[in-house]
Amino acid sequence: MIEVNELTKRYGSTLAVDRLSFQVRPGRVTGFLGPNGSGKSTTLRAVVGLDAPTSGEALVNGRPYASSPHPMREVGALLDAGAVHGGRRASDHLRCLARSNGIGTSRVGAVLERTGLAGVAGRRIKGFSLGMRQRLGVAAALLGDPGILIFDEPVNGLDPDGVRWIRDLVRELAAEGRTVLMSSHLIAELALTADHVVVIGRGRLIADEPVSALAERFGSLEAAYLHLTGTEVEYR
Ligand SMILES: Nc1ncnc2c1ncn2[C@@H]1O[C@H](COP(=O)(O)OP(=O)(O)OP(=O)(O)O)[C@@H](O)[C@H]1O
Repeated sequence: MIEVNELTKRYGSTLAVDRLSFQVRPGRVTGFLGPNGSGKSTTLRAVVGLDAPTSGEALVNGRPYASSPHPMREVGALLDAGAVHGGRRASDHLRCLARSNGIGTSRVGAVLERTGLAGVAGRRIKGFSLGMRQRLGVAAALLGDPGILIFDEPVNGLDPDGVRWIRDLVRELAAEGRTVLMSSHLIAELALTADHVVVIGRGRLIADEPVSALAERFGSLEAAYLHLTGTEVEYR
């Protein structure tokens, strides 16, 4: 479970996240929505300890990510699939990550299989397409077999096959009882993938509801999103 309690993050004069509170429960896919600049990535970075909150807290399984003895076994995150060393082979990249995180290297084969990369495991990452890089990022997130998964814009730029693959994967991960939090601007895709959504605007909570309830009230998730965030778009 992920708990965000009164989380506030300031960058100088920019209030990126403003006393935001919500919980993400296991066994379902939770979509994380909001206009550009509304604070989604900042919130996700706070959850995985990459950004220190100005005030409030973000907890995974009841404690800050950074204080977990085996963080990759608790939380797997895909935040920026481009951030890998291109000169390495995919299998070496994963082996290295496993070793430095106290994870048995037997997991490397398992995650390569699950992400469909087994056949290209010996290739250098710099030759990977965007879709392959995305799969490699997912493989890294799954390495520690974590109960919590966080995907920031995982379908961005993917072809229809890749989008479908992510959809099936996150649904499977939730069906296995894991906690899955996924941000996306592709509302139609989230309507197919998510059970529940958290919507934020200008760093504040706007909605925290089942997709079915929002769709029933507004006609569709897209209509709900546009209605709820209509007055929240403003570049700061
Ligand atoms: N490192 C940083 N330094 C200064 N300002 C930042 C930093 N990171 C984010 N911000 C600002 O904080 C606000 C929230 O940004 P954030 O990236 O969290 O939004 P987002 O909802 O993820 O946006 P998008 O959908 O465009 O990715 C924006 O105004 C952004 O410019």
